[in-house]
Amino acid sequence: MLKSNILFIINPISGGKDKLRLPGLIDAHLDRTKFNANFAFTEYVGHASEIAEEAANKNFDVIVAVGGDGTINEIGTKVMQQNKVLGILPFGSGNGLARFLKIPMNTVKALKVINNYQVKLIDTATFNDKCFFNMAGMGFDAHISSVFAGNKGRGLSGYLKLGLREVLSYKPQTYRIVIDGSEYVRTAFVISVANSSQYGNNAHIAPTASVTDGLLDVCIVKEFPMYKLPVLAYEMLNSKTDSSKLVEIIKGKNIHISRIKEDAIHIDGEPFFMGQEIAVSVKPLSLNIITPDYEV
Ligand SMILES: Nc1ncnc2c1ncn2[C@@H]1O[C@H](COP(=O)(O)OP(=O)(O)OP(=O)(O)O)[C@@H](O)[C@H]1O
Repeated sequence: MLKSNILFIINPISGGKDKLRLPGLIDAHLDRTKFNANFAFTEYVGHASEIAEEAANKNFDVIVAVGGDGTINEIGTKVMQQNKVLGILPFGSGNGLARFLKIPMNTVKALKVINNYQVKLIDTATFNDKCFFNMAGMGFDAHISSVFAGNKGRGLSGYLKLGLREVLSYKPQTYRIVIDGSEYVRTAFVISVANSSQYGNNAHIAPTASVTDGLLDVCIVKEFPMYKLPVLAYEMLNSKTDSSKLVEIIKGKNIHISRIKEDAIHIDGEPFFMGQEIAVSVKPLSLNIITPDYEV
């Protein structure tokens, strides 16, 4: 059998975990009868994307994102453009897409999934000119990721501390949302457009989302009094937001969101700044990705 050339692109800062000894661990567990392995460490924001583009142009068949959803985004965009195969070794703070796909959080077990090499096509989406794979949106979560980006400490506890501080001062905004031709005007705390069901850490904002249905779930988190925050957290952690009084979910293919001002957005948890008008579209079954055997 012809061996595949596989490149592991490792984000050294994602999830706040040390990864210096990771190439050795991968070497010990990767099936050498199937793969020739190479490794690269990213040195700055956007570097994973550059490395992935170069590798896809050369003779790499499989490129593995070693990091979280931001790393997957940079690499997945290039892998998709060049019609190669994406693998994931989850090493992020939240690991939304990896958890949704049921890729094990344990590295040795996740390597077994790569060795098993079941490739599946999943939907991706665009948010104006940017691709996303897991979740993109605006409102409080975008605000939080833009503030978090300026913070030194990563990891879940840093996120939670910052979130609690910011939640008290954040003011919901009014949006005009058109979903496949139907108009909705809503004052929202958050608008999330979901490909998978969760942000990460099993916080499910869109419990019935599928990455193979050709649809996105527009999740509108309504304005609510802060004492109801634990209710929302409970509903997310127990996949109950589809019957929540705090969240409205509308599925669609083409979404247009107009807002009152230019503002922060997030793409797979990474902050950007965009104008008032945002167009979101699904690209059905557009990315080859290695998943476990079982259905997702
Ligand atoms: N060497 C580096 N120094 C600083 N930033 C980097 C470096 N390499 C990659 N990055 C950036 O790190 C960001 C965060 O990566 P990623 O999303 O994978 O981790 P995370 O935020 O900890 O996890 P998750 O998205 O699952 O919560 C990405 O935007 C990526 O561009």
